[in-house]
Amino acid sequence: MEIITGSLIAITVLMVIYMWKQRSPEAEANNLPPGSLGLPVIGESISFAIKKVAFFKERHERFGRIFKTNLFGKRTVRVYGADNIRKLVSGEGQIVRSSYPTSVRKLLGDQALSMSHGDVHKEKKTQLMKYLSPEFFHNHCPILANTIAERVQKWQHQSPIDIHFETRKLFMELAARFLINIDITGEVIEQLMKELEIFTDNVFCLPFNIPGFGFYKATKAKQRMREIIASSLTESVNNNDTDGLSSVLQGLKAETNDVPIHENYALLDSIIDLLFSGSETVSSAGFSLLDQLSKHENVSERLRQEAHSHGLVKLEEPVCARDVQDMPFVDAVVKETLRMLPPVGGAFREVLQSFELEGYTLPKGWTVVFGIRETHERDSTVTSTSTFLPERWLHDKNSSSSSPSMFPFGGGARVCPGQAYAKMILKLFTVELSRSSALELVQDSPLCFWPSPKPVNKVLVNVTRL
Ligand code: HEM
Repeated sequence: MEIITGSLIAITVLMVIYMWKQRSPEAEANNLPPGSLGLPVIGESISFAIKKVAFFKERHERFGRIFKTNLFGKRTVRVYGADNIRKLVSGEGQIVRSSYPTSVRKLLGDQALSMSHGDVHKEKKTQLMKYLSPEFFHNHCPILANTIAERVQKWQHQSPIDIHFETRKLFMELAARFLINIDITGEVIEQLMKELEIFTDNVFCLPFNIPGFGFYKATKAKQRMREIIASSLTESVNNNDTDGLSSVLQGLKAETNDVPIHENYALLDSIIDLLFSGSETVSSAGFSLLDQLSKHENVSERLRQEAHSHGLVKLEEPVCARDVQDMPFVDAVVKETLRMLPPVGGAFREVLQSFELEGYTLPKGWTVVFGIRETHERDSTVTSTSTFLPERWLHDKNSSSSSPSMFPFGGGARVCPGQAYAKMILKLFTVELSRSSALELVQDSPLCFWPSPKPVNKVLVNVTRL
């Protein structure tokens, strides 16, 4: 009885504190965007957990381009629109700064590039971009192209293939091999994929480490990923393959050399961070690409013609970086895929000083999330936004992802450092697939969009050698 009374008092005190906080001068400003802050503490998180992307859709339909809510314990404004995104990404460090929900910060850890700020952020980003230099592509492109070509050949013998599973496996292997420089394949990569999917699906949640809650599931998945990666690294060391890790991770390893690999959480978590940002995103785009090509034979045929016109006829002759840089239709197909099905649907910022957006006040301390998906869907300068139409980009002078209303890789100081790698891999994949194979959709599925586009059920595609 005493415990129940004590708990009730504690809950009441928490609710009073919360309501008092909600009455802070900023929150009382009567110029807040429309919408509801929901229940004390949990806000509208339960409704969001059930509805996911439909939660945003409903509110944007009701309130327009901007609304307020309370998610993951933070008072939040969600907004879309190219002009609004430009204002937010260019205001990094002045009016806003990158800031993810507590669950993401705790799960990815402070060492993650996206969680860091100031000089540490600059230093980490420079290192990653230096690693993914033109030289990296020059040196690795033939092996990347070869790995993709071999996998496509394998699919030709296994058809029909489950394209979500297979593209995740391929792009995870490529990330492990080229971003981290450890050779993880076969069953181990499948275990890692399974854990990374649990981690990714639950990383945005209320940070309650209680069995059954998303945070608990993601924490457990992270522990298992650490074990899998540590075992693979130990194996490399035992096989005298010690110069293993990519240069982005070498420095960190040297700094922490005296810590046994299984306990070197700084190193293991940096690897998980690279896999999280560099594999789940590219995998989602790779799945969407294959899915769209299997539904648009005319697009595959046009891609084939472009490959042939570049002399890429004999399948045994690998595609190189120079080839794919000069293929406007390949460019257009990748761009259209990232427009229609952006792997990252939105990005989080903390308001550093109150400012106005869409005529409303965004108070200091609140979170603002800009919707990339909604911007591509609703605010685009393009027409027929729900139709896959790569041709629309053929006369576009902008680079293969940027356009005034396209933000698949974000922008400003927080722009994605992996975009050159992602575009290169996706272009190689597009060329290899279209020049060697005919694709036939055998079984389709509706898509879900949280956290990245993926099918609800299996999508099966026949991949036949031409
Ligand atoms: C199609 C693939 C990809 C897409 C669509 C994508 C998208 C994005 C977006 C939208 C952001 C900005 C988030 C923000 O503004 O807060 C971002 C940041 C980031 N991405 Fe990517 N990304 C992709 C691939 C990659 C790859 C391959 C890597 C690793 C090599 C990577 C590493 C990162 C990192 C570390 C950040 C944080 C940057 C910072 O905070 O300064 N991404 N990505």
